[in-house]
Amino acid sequence: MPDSPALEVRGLVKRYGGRAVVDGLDLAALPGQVTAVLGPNGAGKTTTIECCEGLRTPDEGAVRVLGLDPRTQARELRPRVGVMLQDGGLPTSIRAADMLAHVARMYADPRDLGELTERLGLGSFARTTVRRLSGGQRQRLALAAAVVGRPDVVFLDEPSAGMDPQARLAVWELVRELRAEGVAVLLTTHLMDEAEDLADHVVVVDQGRVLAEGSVADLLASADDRSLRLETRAGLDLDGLRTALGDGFAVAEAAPGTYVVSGAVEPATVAAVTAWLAAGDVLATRLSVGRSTLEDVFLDLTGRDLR
Ligand SMILES: Nc1ncnc2c1ncn2[C@@H]1O[C@H](COP(=O)(O)OP(=O)(O)OP(=O)(O)O)[C@@H](O)[C@H]1O
Repeated sequence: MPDSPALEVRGLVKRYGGRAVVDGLDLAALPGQVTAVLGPNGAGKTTTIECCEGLRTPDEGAVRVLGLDPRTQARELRPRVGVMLQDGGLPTSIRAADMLAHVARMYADPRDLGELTERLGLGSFARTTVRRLSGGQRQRLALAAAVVGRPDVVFLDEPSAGMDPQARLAVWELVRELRAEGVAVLLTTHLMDEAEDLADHVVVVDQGRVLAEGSVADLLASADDRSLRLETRAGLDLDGLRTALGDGFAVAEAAPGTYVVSGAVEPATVAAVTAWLAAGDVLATRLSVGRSTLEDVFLDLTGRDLR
């Protein structure tokens, strides 16, 4: 059954000190798809992933990975699951290349180490001990270790955090290849462009619950707002524009000389803006109407307050 989920989480609850940090969360990841879990700091993403990896015990709910319970059937699952932890979780006193070779030996049919080393650029630090690797190098090694055994399911907790743009592109390419090979990839990220580029399915969580999910297109379609961007001279008095547009629109000078009108922008909105400009003898050097981005949708769902 190619379309049965490789990962299924139902009603997951995890409490610390009586507080539910995961609070009735449902999640599914299909083979051959990238599922991205997005959420603010402390939303419960890592806790959820670690429950799926068998590293934490749920207080309530069920987790099945490839139909198995990650806590009680860990031995059967281990060869089929790849895990990249947020803090690396690598042994630190061993050289990078030795570590990868050691992990590869635990699997029946490991990937070609030379090829993996080449594509993730591990060669330049192969002989460096893990302790001395930079943050991004350590991430690359952790990713290599997660995929070297040709797993059916891969958990990647913020895989490209701390990576330079070149390494990030290499990671994205590898993730796409895993998907094409039929692997179920579950990743968390704070990078909206990473989710937009890679994810077949996006799950937005906050306070341990799912707020919204769907394809990127679904999530963008659910955001009916658009925004109008306008460039002209700085420091315009916007009160008249606010009055002309009425309720339902926000108007702000986002940067000196760049103004953003957000709300349900219609042709009449554009006409009202240009009429207001003409009345004030103000020439716009650029005017554009754009759809909401995934970041807009994310901020609308989770709010703008720091966690
Ligand atoms: N072992 C623990 N004991 C107590 N509280 C914990 C423990 N582990 C996690 N928490 C709390 O649970 C909440 C969720 O943490 P989690 O690491 O799952 O968030 P996250 O969504 O992965 O955040 P981030 O984006 O910052 O990585 C946080 O408030 C965290 O402080």
